[in-house]
Amino acid sequence: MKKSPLAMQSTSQTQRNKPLHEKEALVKLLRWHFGHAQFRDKQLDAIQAVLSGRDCFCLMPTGGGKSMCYQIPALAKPGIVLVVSPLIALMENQVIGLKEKGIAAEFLSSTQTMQVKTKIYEDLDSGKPSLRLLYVTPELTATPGFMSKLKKIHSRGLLNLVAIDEAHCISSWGHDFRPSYRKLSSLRNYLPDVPILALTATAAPKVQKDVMVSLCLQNPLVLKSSFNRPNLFYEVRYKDLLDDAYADLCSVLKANGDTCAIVYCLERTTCDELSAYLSAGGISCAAYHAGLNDKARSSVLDDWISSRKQVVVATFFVCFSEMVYVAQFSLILFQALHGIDRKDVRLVCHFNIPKSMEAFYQESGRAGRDQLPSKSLLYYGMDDRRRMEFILSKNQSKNSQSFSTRERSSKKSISDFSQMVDYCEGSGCRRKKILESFGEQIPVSLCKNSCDACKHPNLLAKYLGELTSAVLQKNHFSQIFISSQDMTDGGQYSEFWNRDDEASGSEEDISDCDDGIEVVKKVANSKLSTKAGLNERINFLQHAEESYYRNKISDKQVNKPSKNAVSDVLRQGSKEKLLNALRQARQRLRNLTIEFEASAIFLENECYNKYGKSGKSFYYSQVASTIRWLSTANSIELTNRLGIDTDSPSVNFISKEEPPAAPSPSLEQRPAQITGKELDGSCGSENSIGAFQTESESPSTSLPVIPSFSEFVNRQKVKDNQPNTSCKESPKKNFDKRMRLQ
Ligand SMILES: Nc1ncnc2c1ncn2[C@@H]1O[C@H](COP(=O)(O)OP(=O)(O)OP(=O)(O)O)[C@@H](O)[C@H]1O
Ligand SMILES: [Mg+2]
Repeated sequence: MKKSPLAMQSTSQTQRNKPLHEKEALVKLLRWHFGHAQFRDKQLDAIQAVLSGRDCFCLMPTGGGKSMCYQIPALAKPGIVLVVSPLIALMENQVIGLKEKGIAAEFLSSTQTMQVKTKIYEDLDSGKPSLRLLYVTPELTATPGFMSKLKKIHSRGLLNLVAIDEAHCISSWGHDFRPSYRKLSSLRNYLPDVPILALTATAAPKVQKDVMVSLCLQNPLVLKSSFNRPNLFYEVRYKDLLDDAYADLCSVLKANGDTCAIVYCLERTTCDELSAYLSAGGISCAAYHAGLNDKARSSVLDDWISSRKQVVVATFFVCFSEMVYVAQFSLILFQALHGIDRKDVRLVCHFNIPKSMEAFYQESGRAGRDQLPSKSLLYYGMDDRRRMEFILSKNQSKNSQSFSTRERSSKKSISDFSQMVDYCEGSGCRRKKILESFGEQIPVSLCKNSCDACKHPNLLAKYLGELTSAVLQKNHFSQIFISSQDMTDGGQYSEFWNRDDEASGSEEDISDCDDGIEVVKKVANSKLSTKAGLNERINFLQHAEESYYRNKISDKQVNKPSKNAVSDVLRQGSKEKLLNALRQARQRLRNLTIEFEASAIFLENECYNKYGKSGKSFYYSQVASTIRWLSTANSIELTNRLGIDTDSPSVNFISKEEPPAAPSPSLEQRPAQITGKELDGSCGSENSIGAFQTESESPSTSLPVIPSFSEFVNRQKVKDNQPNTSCKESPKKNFDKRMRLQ
């Protein structure tokens, strides 16, 4: 509903006696149109500066109310304010909000229909535009056609202000550099006497200077507020110390009731998995990323903004050249939740470590925009750290051959990331670390125990100690592929336990409820610590499997149709997922020379052979674990896994289903396939492990039967109770062999 124009008129009358930008008149506008009692912080200074025709650089924290600095000027004078914004979703969100308040605002973008655009242009050409605020993209601003329209409006004295939102995007030193923002440098030439207002929440000193120089601001009023967000509590949790980070996040969300949250992940697959997991746990949740079509995406955003969904699991932005790595994400989608004004976000969770403190600040700043107590929670994992380091170094080497500016910024990105690592791995006040990274020196007392480091320093010290030992242990075990006889509490990389979370977070793949889910969920949510004894875990899983079979048998007895069979369609889908995961692994592991299709088939067979009979719940769980394992495995682990089980029926499957016309080079280069004897537990000669042989040379021996889970565990127990006398059973020998394969 449009608001009565009375407020504007009365203000205009006041203007006759008082200057237009007098505080009292501006506060009236604020109250009338927005219902806020007072200006916050530096808002009034910024508004008064631009109304008096002065350029202004305004640095305010996320959620600080920067928009008001151009919205009030738009209401204080006839004419229009042009707002340059990097995101269509953000423009749309603001325009809808303004229209609801009766303020004439529009945006121009490729998503608008021709009819809407024509209407806007007609209004602008009318000589008496009704529009107050016009939001545009930086790309449009720079086009000659639009610039000539602007000049026309300006020549009529109707262009009051150009506001550049998220102004740090203009600087290649900033974390969100947008090349199209560079084109805004010409604004000053074309519109010399129109004041420019640059707004940002995340500019380091170097970026601030760059923004002001690039936009050719003249004698700007520089306003800087503290970056401190006193209403946010900062916490880091350590994935390597948690049984299951998915379950942990689920319980955090549940503990806070039906809380509004954003969860940021590095990759789409994690978004999907996590979102499915949380939904299965009863949380109102949706994934939001570039893999969704336009309709699905805007429906998720609508649902979230209008509180129909409480949690959105979104991808976060890494950097331009990673677009290929993270599967053609577009910038707009990466940043889609930036600046979107849902005020009651109580939790922002980074499920993977972000690339820089600036990005972290920007994203965590989505929480508590209503100034109420809210939380930033970051799940830190060593694998995530390595992955991000890999991405950033990849970016560096790529860019160094192309653009020198990018090269500069990508080199910087590595050192920026180290601040994030320090934030997670250091023991000092988190708030202090954030603020210091923006050049703000503060006493620790400012934190008022509103970060985990200040609130529970002893606990944090304990965690960090445990993290160090866990990392040392993990590195050790990932170097050495432990044979099944060598299984110990920490031996999570052994043949059966090569997924460190057999019992974790696979619910994404078992969301179509069936009897097995309960069992898997019990396992997933069990309180068994990763540090609990392996035998305890085996017993637990065995018990789960037995009860699963008991239920299955009783189902059969009452002639219930099996809802749980693994169909060919499901298997095909799994193969494709595994193939994708292998392709992603190839991007990470450059020296990987395997045949991808065949390897995907191989891995799927492995999953099917182990759990196909147990039903789709167990089977899916195994596929999901394998996919997750592929995202962290190194080349040797991967080759070992593919090689070790080569004598399983899957080899026949590969050769039957996909007979290679001629051995491909990659297959010829493939490491030796280990013979059936070795798979069977008999070690064979050491030479046979080191030897190389092509697929066509694979022996067509009769293959061993893959044991069921129970059989495997029982056999394991028997072996554990027997002295190792033969070479066949010698853990030492297997261990040595693995070492040689490294
Ligand atoms: N003076 C004020 N009094 C109370 N609330 C205000 C005031 N000014 C702005 N707000 C509210 O603060 C919230 C955040 O405002 P805004 O979206 O402008 O923040 P921002 O600084 O642009 O943040 P970001 O950097 O995240 O884009 C909005 O809900 C807005 O209505
Ligand atoms: Mg904003």
